[in-house]
Amino acid sequence: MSNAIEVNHIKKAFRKPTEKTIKGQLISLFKHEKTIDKFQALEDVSFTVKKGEGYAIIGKNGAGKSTLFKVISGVIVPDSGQIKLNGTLMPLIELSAGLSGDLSGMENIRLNCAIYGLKKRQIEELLPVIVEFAELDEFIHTPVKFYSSGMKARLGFSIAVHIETDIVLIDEVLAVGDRDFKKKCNKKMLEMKEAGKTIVIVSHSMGPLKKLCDRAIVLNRGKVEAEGDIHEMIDLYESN
Ligand SMILES: Nc1ncnc2c1ncn2[C@@H]1O[C@H](COP(=O)(O)OP(=O)(O)OP(=O)(O)O)[C@@H](O)[C@H]1O
Repeated sequence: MSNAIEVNHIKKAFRKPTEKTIKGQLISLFKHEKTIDKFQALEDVSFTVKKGEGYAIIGKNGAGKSTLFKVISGVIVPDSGQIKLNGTLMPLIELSAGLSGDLSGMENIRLNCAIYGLKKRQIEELLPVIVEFAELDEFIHTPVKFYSSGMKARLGFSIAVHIETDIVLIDEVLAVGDRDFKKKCNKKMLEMKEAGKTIVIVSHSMGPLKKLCDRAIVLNRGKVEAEGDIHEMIDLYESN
């Protein structure tokens, strides 16, 4: 089986103020003390995801999971290391990413389909399917800036899973959905995997990960603590 994603020695540091308060920062500035620290969010992260695999990124809050997704999808540039992608990629990494607040749900669907290169006829075919899955009823004509986070997740997820790409990255967006919608999304992701798509997912809910994923990495403070079978990785994570 060939690789869908190769992550090679990725490092990413962020700059952080040494003092939390503005007063503290000003005092440090006057004392000629260091006001900015480097914070290593990803420290030499490497792993590969095979084509058609379900792959989970597991880790505590602040471990670097979202940063890693942003690097894979090209939203942020790493300080060093490389990402190799074999296929088209759909990132669903932030609720509002890819959605324009002033446009309605319907207009956002059209816009995203066009950005992904779908032809007018394909868009017309897909539009009712995406609208139905999102279950936003009459709110599909409301500007997205008035949507709740759950409504944005419905729209974003529905667009992401219906536009055909080889690889889908899903970052915890389902956390804000209600129980029925989460169930429906988990079912849809299993169908996508059965259809041969590669799915990489960040989630704090271990139940769905066990069903969907074959393998996982556990990230701990920006480092890969372990990589392997999904059940073993969940056991390791839960025992810490
Ligand atoms: N743009 C940024 N500037 C500065 N620090 C950042 C930035 N983005 C992320 N960080 C820091 O990098 C670390 C990793 O953040 P990240 O969002 O990747 O963690 P996470 O594992 O996704 O956490 P969670 O489970 O809470 O979503 C955190 O300490 C965070 O504060």
